[in-house]
Amino acid sequence: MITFANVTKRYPTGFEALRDVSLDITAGEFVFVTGHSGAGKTTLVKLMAAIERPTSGGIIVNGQNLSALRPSALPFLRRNFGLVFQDQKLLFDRPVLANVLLPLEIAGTPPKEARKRALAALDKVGLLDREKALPITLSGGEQQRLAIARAVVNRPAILLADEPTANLDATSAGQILSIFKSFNQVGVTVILATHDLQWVDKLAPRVLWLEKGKLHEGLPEQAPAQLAPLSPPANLTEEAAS
Ligand SMILES: Nc1ncnc2c1ncn2[C@@H]1O[C@H](COP(=O)(O)OP(=O)(O)OP(=O)(O)O)[C@@H](O)[C@H]1O
Repeated sequence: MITFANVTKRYPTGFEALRDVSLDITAGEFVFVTGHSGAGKTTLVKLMAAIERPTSGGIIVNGQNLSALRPSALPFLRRNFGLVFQDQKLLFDRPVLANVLLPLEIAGTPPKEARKRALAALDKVGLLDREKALPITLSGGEQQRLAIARAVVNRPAILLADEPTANLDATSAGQILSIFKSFNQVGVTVILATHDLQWVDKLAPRVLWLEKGKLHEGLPEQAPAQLAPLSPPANLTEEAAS
């Protein structure tokens, strides 16, 4: 579903954020991309959605070769993805439901069908009873769940998230990860860039470890403890692990 062949990303500053990265992610996988700050996690996920372009190497997403992709084909590529990125702000002056309706309006979905799908997406993230609320009145975890509802409403094949549990307490982070897991269970490929390793042993995802722009399969033996504790509190694991 996503293939990187010897991908290097050098920013205009000359800094090489990724070096000779090769990987294959198949449909239906649940993948954590992790590593220390500055290791290249955000760069990797941005390359997947063609938000950044590689300096060299090849990237194929769902059969589309990104190096040969014309700008006019970008919207078609992006339809594969539900993006939960920190810089993708919610519309704070519009109610919850309107936030989720927006991608459907852009896609030209008929209003009746759009409303049905938006409400179904809100239901999946546990926000159905907040459809009329303004996002400002939601907690951080609820806002993140709203961002996920907006990301999935167009039924993407791939859910790509950058630090989706940043700034959340363990309970909210657990809810967010349960939601990602439930989408994965119905076949959505989930790729999460995160510092938060505490769920790795419970969710048993595939782990891609970045170290100074080099990609490794699986966690190294020592480094993870410096990022976060490996075991979540016992009372918070049930929902995410079930
Ligand atoms: N647009 C840019 N121009 C120049 N350098 C950049 C740019 N974006 C990222 N970098 C650099 O590339 C390196 C990797 O950045 P990236 O954001 O991918 O790392 P990260 O692992 O996501 O870090 P963090 O966990 O702190 O968000 C960093 O040293 C960063 O400063």
